[in-house]
Amino acid sequence: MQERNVDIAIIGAGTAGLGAYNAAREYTDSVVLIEGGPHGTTCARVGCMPSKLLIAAADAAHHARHTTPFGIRIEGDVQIDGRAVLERVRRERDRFVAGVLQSVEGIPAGDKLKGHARFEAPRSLRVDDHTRVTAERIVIATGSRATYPDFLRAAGDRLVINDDVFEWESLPESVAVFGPGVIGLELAQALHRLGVRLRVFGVGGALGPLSDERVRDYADSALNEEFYVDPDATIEEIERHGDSVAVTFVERDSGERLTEHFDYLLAATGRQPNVDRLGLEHAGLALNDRGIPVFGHYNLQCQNADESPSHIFIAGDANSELPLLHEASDEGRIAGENAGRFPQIRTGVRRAPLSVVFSDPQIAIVGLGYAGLESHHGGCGCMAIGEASFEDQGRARVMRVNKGVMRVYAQHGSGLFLGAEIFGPQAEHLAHLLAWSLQQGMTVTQMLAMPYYHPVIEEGVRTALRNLNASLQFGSAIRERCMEHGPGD
Ligand SMILES: Cc1cc2nc3c(=O)[nH]c(=O)nc-3n(C[C@H](O)[C@H](O)[C@H](O)COP(=O)(O)OP(=O)(O)OC[C@H]3O[C@@H](n4cnc5c(N)ncnc54)[C@H](O)[C@@H]3O)c2cc1C
Ligand SMILES: NC(=O)c1ccc[n+]([C@@H]2O[C@H](COP(=O)([O-])OP(=O)(O)OC[C@H]3O[C@@H](n4cnc5c(N)ncnc54)[C@H](O)[C@@H]3O)[C@@H](O)[C@H]2O)c1
Repeated sequence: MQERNVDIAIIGAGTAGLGAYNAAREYTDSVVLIEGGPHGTTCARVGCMPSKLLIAAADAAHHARHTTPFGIRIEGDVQIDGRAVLERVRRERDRFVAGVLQSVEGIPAGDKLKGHARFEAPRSLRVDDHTRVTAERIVIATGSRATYPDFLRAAGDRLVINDDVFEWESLPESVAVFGPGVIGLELAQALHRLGVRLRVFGVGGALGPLSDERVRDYADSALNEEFYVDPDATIEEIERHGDSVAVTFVERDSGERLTEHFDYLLAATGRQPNVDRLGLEHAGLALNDRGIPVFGHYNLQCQNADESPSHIFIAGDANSELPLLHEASDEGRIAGENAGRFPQIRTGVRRAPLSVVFSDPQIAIVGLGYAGLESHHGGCGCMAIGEASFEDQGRARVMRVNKGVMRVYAQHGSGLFLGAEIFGPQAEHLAHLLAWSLQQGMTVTQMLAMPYYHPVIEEGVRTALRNLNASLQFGSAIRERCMEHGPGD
């Protein structure tokens, strides 16, 4: 067993770990970055990037199939070459991974260690069976992995998770998707558009990250116009059968009991932080009821079991708070800096909450979302709500993407903008404008004083904000839409 003594050990070389390494290196040369799996990050290898590449191919197929309403006819059927689609996904994915690998290669060899780390004591890590690392400070940046309920195991070797999809040689004929969350919706819609027969089964009514019932219900019916999603499915049996998996379920609208065969069962039922195999019982930390270290949102510092501040920090998906790429990157940097400065801890800058689902129409949440805001501002009647539909929105109609609804929230009295839930066209861009306004602490009146070009989808945001201003009782409701602004604003 080799012995290493360092100032800072970082466990996990994903987005958060690499950020932590770069930040910690500003303070000391004595840093080791420990990686147990393949380098390249979850985002580039099996997450954000390959999923967006698959969605891009699916959107191309979708657009090619929907040209006729514009007076443009493509003769014959749109042909999908599944092998070519997946080859491009992997080729482009590999480019993104190569970019990360290049940065990892730039790290001095002595600063990198291969193997799985486990705590033996609060300052001691065992890396596989080859090295013991003693570190003054430690950053946990171990990410997360797909998790699924045991009953899905009945699908045997036909059970797959998101990582497996990008390794398929060609597209299967059919897939049963369990979990209409973020990953499930993105992958299901992409596979559907690429010609894969599928059904999506959920539990308890949840759909993506939506918590505003009005937006959720709209999204539910709009998505169901395209493919089958039952957010509250009744599943009676799952059985491995020949080369397929048989799912027996009660069909949503007909109430019929059906048994259907699928090539694969894709489990997209959530992710769990990789903290369960870290030997945290030896780290001296306070753990919450999910076994995750208790930590500070602003400084990423963990708490010892006796409630004193620890020398251990936790960043990225590992802390399970905001499992998104930009948050992992911010948290890694903050944790690395604080590990470097320890014990002089600083508060890191945290951004306005923002998340986007790359479905079509897209889903976006700005701020805490309806449920989060309700718990802060609800009971006292302190929150006003505005709404706009995209169905008659000018630019959305021009482009035939006029599906969706957005709800915006503000604080009564102050008129401060609090957030939004969107299911609509170009929600990724609308959500950025709104998140930036939220972070600037803008009021609805100030947001309405900003320029809005014509004809753009952002005019839909203005409609929602005007509606919100009226419910704040700060402004008049819209009387004659097209007369006050441009046509279809
Ligand atoms: C399909 C999918 C699509 C996604 N799409 C988006 C998106 O569009 N936008 C977005 O913002 N986010 C998206 N995400 C989420 C995003 O990918 C994650 O939030 C982000 O990658 C987390 O980074 P991380 O550094 O915390 O973890 P990771 O990048 O997973 O890094 C953790 C590292 O720790 C290593 N490790 C674990 N345990 C140990 C140990 N004991 N010892 C040593 N090493 C260890 C792992 O091997 C891994 O390399 C997506 C995720 C998935 C799965
Ligand atoms: N576009 C993006 O930014 C993006 C994309 C993918 C993932 N991510 C990140 O990854 C995280 C994890 O995504 P995810 O989709 O794995 O989790 P999720 O929590 O978003 O979705 C899991 C879904 O599975 C459902 N579910 C749970 N048990 C089930 C069961 N037994 N049967 C059927 N459905 C069941 C849940 O109700 C939920 O709808 C996200 O929260 C997000 O932070 C982000």
